[in-house]
Amino acid sequence: MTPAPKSNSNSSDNSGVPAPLLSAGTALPRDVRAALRLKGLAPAAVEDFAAQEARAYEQLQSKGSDLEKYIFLSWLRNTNSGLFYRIVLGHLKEVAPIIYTPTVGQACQEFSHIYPFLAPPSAVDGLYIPLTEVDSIDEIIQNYLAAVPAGCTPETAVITDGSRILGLGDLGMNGMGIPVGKLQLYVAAGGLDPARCLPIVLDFGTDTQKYLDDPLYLGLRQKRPADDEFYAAAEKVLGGLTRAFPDLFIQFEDFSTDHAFGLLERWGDRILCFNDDIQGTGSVILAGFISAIKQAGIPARDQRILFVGAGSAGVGVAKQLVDYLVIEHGIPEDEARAMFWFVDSRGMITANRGDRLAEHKVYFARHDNGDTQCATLEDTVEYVRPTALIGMSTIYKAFSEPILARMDEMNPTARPIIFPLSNPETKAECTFEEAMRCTGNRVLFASGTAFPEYTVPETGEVRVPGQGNNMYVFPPIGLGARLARPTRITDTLIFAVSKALSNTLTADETARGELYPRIERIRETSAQVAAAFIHQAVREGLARDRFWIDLVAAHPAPGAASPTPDGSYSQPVLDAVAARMWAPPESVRQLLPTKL
Ligand SMILES: NC(=O)C1=CN([C@@H]2O[C@H](COP(=O)(O)OP(=O)(O)OC[C@H]3O[C@@H](n4cnc5c(N)ncnc54)[C@H](OP(=O)(O)O)[C@@H]3O)[C@@H](O)[C@H]2O)C=CC1
Ligand SMILES: CC(=O)C(=O)O
Ligand SMILES: [Mg+2]
Repeated sequence: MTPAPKSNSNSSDNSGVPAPLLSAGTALPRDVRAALRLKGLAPAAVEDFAAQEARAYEQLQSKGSDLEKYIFLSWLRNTNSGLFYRIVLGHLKEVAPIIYTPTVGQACQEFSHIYPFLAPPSAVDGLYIPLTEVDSIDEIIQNYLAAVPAGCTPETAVITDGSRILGLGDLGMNGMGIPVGKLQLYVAAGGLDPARCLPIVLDFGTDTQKYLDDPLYLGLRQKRPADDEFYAAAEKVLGGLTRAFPDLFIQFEDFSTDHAFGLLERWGDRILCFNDDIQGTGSVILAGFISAIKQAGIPARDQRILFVGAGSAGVGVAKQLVDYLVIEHGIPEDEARAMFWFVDSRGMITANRGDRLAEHKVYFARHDNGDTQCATLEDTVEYVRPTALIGMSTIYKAFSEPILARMDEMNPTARPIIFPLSNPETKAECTFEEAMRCTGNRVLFASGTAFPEYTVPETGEVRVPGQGNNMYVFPPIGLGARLARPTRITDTLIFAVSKALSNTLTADETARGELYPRIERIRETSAQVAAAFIHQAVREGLARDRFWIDLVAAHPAPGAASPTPDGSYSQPVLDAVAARMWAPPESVRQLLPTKL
């Protein structure tokens, strides 16, 4: 569970072996072993990295379950980060569902049981900040810096308090698996230096009795604090982090919806931060939606969009879609908003439903329903007759086969858009296979967790489901933020990211009706999206890094004159971004210092 050893540092660990060489393992040449007094301490063979990779991959495949694979990969990352990232990058499609959703969800649920017997300072996997210790935040940060190799100043942090981990609920400190997993994608997809990535869990207790009763639970054994105490403690932690690392880019992740909105409201304009579940998800789903409406067969303004789930993710996505309809399609905001309906745990959200709506739901509450209230999703589908059904409800199979079939019947001339976006797979509203079968294969589909491809029985055609997951946008947002150093993340920056991502589809992917680029290309698309982000940051006067300001001025994007962000970038900016992306060393020679 610990992150990569700090392989880019030049300092030594306690053994006297230079830190970069800790990643070399059996590839260390004989003369180097002799110089480091390692002779006889490893098998005689001197391998190249390809042989190491083949062995690691064989060991990975021999594991009997996905959780065992997760544990193996965590161990590999702790012991040899270069090899770990070569495996991840070489087998991304296979490994992403292990280190990320869905397996990371199971790993979080089991976190206290699979936690390795490692202790600092030999393994430092980020910051565990108990509520009881927030006054010691400066000391905690200094302890971290003292424990990791010199020069490993964090540049990117992912912070959770474990209160809403995927769709699995309040997992307390066990949620640490999410920041760790997200940062692995920052490295693999976004080319960030693993030595400068900092996972953080705010261990503020848990309201889940199962964990409080679990004798092996490793977090603080107390219930969560009231709002006042939560925000005061978060303020202390964020204050300490920004004092120590003024340029730190902070991603808020998997906070309960009220705190997700609350933290963004309090901190969004004060520090360089963003909320992945609100803004990242909004951005990635907008990108898929842009592709989907091009293929749906009806004009954008005729879409009737039904959201199932009105939490941070659902509302974040819908607001992003409203912005898009206003900006790109010239639809007045009130009319754009009227294209959306929401269902939550009490049914269709209306202004006269009789309950007090949470603040974040008010904007989308319907006022045009008269006396009609729909208690169930089935009733709401009949009432709304949606063209698009978006699931962010955490309710497994909420899109039952009858509902999917109704989507097909109600849209005989348009292709229905069906996005079951809840994670992990055990919370997904439907599968790709169900959506294909129930709509005569006409569905325009994206899911939060990857589903298998589907072979159309009648034709043998293989259809690839889209993965509408914020993994396509947070790595390039983080990369762009690290390079251009904008003062803050604006809605228009997020909008440019959506446009840029939707532009990355190849002609072949588009022709096949796909809504997202293939995951195997995520590093390439991350560079493209980061380049567009940088252009937009400069355009908005937010960028602070002189190099990028000058480069963009010298090489404007093709769409620089367009009145709204179009997600374009120039080739020199893309080349400069790609050149700065971290990659694991390809040969041990790259690791060897000139003098030992
Ligand atoms: N694909 C992606 O990239 C992402 C996916 N997600 C996923 O989205 C899901 C939701 O996240 P988030 O919004 O933060 O979580 P929340 O818990 O804040 O929201 C869940 C929403 O679902 C509603 N709900 C619960 N039960 C039902 C039901 N039976 N019928 C209809 N609605 C119901 C809740 O209603 P009420 O408000 O009444 O409680 C609430 O509005 C998670 O599974 C998460 O993994 C999140 C971020 C990114
Ligand atoms: C993907 C993600 O961020 C979530 O499900 O919460
Ligand atoms: Mg999340």
